[in-house]
Amino acid sequence: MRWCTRGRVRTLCLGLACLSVLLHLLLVMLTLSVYQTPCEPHSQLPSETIRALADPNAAPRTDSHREAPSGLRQPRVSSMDVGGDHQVVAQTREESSALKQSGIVEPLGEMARARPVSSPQPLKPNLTKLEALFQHPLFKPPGPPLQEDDWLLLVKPKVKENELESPHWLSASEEGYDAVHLNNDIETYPPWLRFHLGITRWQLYDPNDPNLRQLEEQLTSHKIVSAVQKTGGTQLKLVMSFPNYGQSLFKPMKQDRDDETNYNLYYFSDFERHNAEIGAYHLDRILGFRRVPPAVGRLVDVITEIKDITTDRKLAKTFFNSPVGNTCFYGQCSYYCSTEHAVCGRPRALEASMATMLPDLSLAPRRSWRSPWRRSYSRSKRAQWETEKDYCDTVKKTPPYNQGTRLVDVIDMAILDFLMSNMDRHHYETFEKFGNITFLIHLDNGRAFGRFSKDEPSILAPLEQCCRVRRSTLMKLQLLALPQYRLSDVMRASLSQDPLTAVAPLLSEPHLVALDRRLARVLKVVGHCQEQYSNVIYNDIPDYP
Ligand SMILES: Nc1ncnc2c1ncn2[C@@H]1O[C@H](COP(=O)(O)OP(=O)(O)OP(=O)(O)O)[C@@H](O)[C@H]1O
Ligand SMILES: [Mn+2]
Repeated sequence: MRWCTRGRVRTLCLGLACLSVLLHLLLVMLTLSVYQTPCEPHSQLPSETIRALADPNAAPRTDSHREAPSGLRQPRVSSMDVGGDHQVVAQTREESSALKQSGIVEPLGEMARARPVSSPQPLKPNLTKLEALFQHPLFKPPGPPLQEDDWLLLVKPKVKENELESPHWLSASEEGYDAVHLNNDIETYPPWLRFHLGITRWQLYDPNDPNLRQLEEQLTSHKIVSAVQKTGGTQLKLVMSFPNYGQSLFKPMKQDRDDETNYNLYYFSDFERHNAEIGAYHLDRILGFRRVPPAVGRLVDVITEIKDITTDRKLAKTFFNSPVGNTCFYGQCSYYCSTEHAVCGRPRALEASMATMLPDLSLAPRRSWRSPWRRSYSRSKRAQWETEKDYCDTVKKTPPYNQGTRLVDVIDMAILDFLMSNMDRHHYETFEKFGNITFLIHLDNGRAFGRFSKDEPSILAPLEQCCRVRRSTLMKLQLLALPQYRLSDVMRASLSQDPLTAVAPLLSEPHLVALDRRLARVLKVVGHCQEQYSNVIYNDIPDYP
């Protein structure tokens, strides 16, 4: 009996020993696999988790999903990133040393250091959020696959050798301008031309196209060879030209980042702000619309880059030195072009926005459409939409809002404008070539981001009155309301890539906070609509789960 008990104990001990060896083996394997896992920034959740959080119906990750363009997966390395990635690296080091001091993340720091020098540095958490956002399937290019007539401009398919050398293709170099030699290789074209050639029926640009970075880089650093006033419009703007014949629309800084627009100022006399043009470009891109021309910040030397080179006499005449020795000018226009409202360098460096010019109207004519929800632009009259009950029903019956996506496009525009508090959307434009089946171009965003302490609910009137919204827009907004992609975080990250961030953040924190608050409000309005009506969602992505 005792022998029998002893035997059982021995078997038990042997079993336990085997189990222990097995457990150790398992532990070793697990440890090895952990060390083999590539070093992910610790703030990044597994994409499946993010996707599941963002969309409970999201399909499991497939290989095609993994095929996202490399530009999105890798930190960018363009020289434009002086204010971007260089800063990212510095901040990552600061962050890691701070965390190391706290004793939390030594292993991560060690692993990051152990990686080969050429491997990408971990991204700043918010940049990671931005990259993750752009990798989301909802951010695929809009519209069906492209046909030939979906491109705004087409390159002559084949140019004969003798034509290539003909004067038709050569531009004699004017003073300050490069000689242009165009051949069949689009890759060699200047970035502004490639941007023009990339415009389609559905969007102004492909956010993954490396040309976009080059375009931004040139806008911010290329030599300015010409600066003249842009006629039309109420406030001072200049058209600036570069040696490669690229052009940009220049708007100067008019308001400090923390200033709020005076409450008693009518929207039509509000200042145009350089940071609003830049902010609008980033916000529009974050919403996946791609309907605002790329705009970047630049410190312009008002003497060498405007006064000395301008051929615009009317502009040149308005330059003066302020009492503290700053160089100022005011130009000619119907609002704020006077000594009292001059824009001044410090002493000659002036912050400005540089927006890419769209193709010339002679090449790609555009149509300007008056917004049905346009404000009255009169101090005494109210607009129809403010007084008429069932105004949207009238709009819905009126071409082009009675067909296709035009109504939901205007509602998208209202959402963009509400988020950035732009009350001045009197018109929008389309490319004539595409008729009514195309996206809406949102030019002139200079009166956005004027106020952060107050929201302007009337901007949302199209959504509130029509109770209709694109499904893709709603889903992107829901995504941006999640902590993983928080709108203010991705905006901060996106704007941090602009070179003017080195001077000061383009949007102050209260503006970013306002974005989150306004986003919540848009979602609430959609929720109210859904409580009342069944056909709120316009399903523009029927194939999306
Ligand atoms: N990026 C651009 N490329 C080409 N044309 C542009 C671009 N941005 C604006 N424009 C054109 O320039 C004109 C003036 O610019 P903007 O829209 O900023 O001012 P506006 O609305 O006409 O005037 P204001 O805001 O002063 O009343 C517009 O008619 C618009 O069509
Ligand atoms: Mn305007």
